[in-house]
Amino acid sequence: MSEQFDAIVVGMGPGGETVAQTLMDAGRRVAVVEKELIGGECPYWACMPSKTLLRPVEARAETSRVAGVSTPALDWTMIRDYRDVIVGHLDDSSRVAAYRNDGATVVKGEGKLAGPGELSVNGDRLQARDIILSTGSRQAWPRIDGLEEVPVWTNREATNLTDIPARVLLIGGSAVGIELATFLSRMGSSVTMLERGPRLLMREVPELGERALSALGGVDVRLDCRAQVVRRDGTDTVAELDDGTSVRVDVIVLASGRIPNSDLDLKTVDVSTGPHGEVPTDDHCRVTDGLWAVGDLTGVAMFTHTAMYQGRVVADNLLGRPHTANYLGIPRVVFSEPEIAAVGLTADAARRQGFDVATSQVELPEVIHRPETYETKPRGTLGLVADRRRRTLVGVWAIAPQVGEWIHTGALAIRAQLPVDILVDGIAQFPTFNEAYYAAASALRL
Ligand SMILES: Cc1cc2nc3c(=O)[nH]c(=O)nc-3n(C[C@H](O)[C@H](O)[C@H](O)COP(=O)(O)OP(=O)(O)OC[C@H]3O[C@@H](n4cnc5c(N)ncnc54)[C@H](O)[C@@H]3O)c2cc1C
Ligand SMILES: NC(=O)c1ccc[n+]([C@@H]2O[C@H](COP(=O)([O-])OP(=O)(O)OC[C@H]3O[C@@H](n4cnc5c(N)ncnc54)[C@H](O)[C@@H]3O)[C@@H](O)[C@H]2O)c1
Repeated sequence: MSEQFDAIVVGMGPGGETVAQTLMDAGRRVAVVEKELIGGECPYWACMPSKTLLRPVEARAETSRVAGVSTPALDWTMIRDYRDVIVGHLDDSSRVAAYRNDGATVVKGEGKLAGPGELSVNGDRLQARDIILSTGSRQAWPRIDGLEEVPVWTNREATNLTDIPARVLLIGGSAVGIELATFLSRMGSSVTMLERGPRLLMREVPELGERALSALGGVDVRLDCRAQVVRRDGTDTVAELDDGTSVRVDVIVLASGRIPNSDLDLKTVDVSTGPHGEVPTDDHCRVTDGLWAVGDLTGVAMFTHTAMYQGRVVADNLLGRPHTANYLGIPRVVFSEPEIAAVGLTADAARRQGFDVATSQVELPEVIHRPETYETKPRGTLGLVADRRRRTLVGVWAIAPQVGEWIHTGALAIRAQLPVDILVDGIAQFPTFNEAYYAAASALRL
């Protein structure tokens, strides 16, 4: 069989779905190729189940900090049942039917490039003027002796767990690790977390790593530490660590980063992957003539919002609306308790890029009133990084309740290259967390 389409979308996560939907809405003849579930990692095994699982423990923690509210109980069966609803019971049949109903050709199978404008799937050839690669990423497995012989969960098993394990060894101290540690520890697991770097959240400002560590009270966090050997001992798993100690757990959970799914026979179109396995793209998300890539596969910033943004960029370019990707101001939120968020550059990265850097840091209970009206033990920190010469923000970081929402003021300021003077002259609703931008911007003393 050889069929001709306007576009073939390979991989139907958030990035692929955005391109496919927009092209179909514009009347293009689209084939979508997906080897597992239409929707990708995010709705079934990543963002959606993880945030659904975190919300009950967050709500419970919040009540313990509010005057006059009794702390509610957590009911794992009900939490699990709701998670199962959110992940659609891992069944994409209604999504498949909706795409077919909207006119797409849906092919379930693993796609590989077979030359310019050609994709091979299930032994068939599909042809199109444009092919969009959106095959996402998968868990990176650390090199640890014995890891194949013990029970190991990736994000998939961890977000779709049916029982709360009593003892967990989490490997990796970044977004996935911190979110899973928050959930598991507050559901009663005894959690040990290993981070090979000297702090948590290695890509963020050191202050965030330190505060994230305090927020994870109750989790045994080992920094500068790796597992060397793991082995089975009866029904236990024993991990020998390079700090000379060992831990005995029920399961090892990987949170050690992700690698792009770029095993796509790219050589048939003369394309090589980058140093981390990513597919290189230009600023229109084009790989080469008639070939495009979006999402985790591109290695730009492994978030659903980035994948969907790149999907919009590609769809626009294919529909004759030239669109250059602009990656300024992509927010990075860790849904811990309290939330952690950052956008733009750290102070060190800004200096390396040649900015004349000014920084400020404010403790929210000292500068605004929302923290004390929000909870009895008010907390939160906001930090800014500015370019003194242009008088604009280049970075924002914070740890505080609801910062996943109010980080967007900083994200917009960075993206729009808004003068800091406008933040200093701003009028935010009283009493909200957003008011902190006024204090932190003033403290920059530009
Ligand atoms: C635990 C966890 C929590 C997360 N939480 C968040 C969050 O809260 N917010 C956020 O923004 N991001 C979050 N992320 C990141 C987010 O999940 C990804 O950035 C996002 O899913 C990337 O979308 P994508 O379209 O690039 O690819 P994916 O969602 O990975 O989808 C790719 C699809 O391509 C398919 N595929 C792969 N190879 C082929 C092939 N050869 N042929 C056909 N199909 C193929 C796959 O089966 C998959 O369905 C989280 C990640 C993890 C692991
Ligand atoms: N809320 C969100 O938006 C959200 C949530 C989860 C994940 N994500 C995205 O998914 C991607 C993957 O996240 P992640 O946290 O898995 O990866 P990551 O790459 O951000 O961090 C992996 C961490 O594991 C550590 N590590 C690696 N191997 C190790 C080893 N052998 N021993 C000890 N430590 C080790 C690394 O030093 C690093 O700190 C990220 O890009 C992240 O942004 C986003």
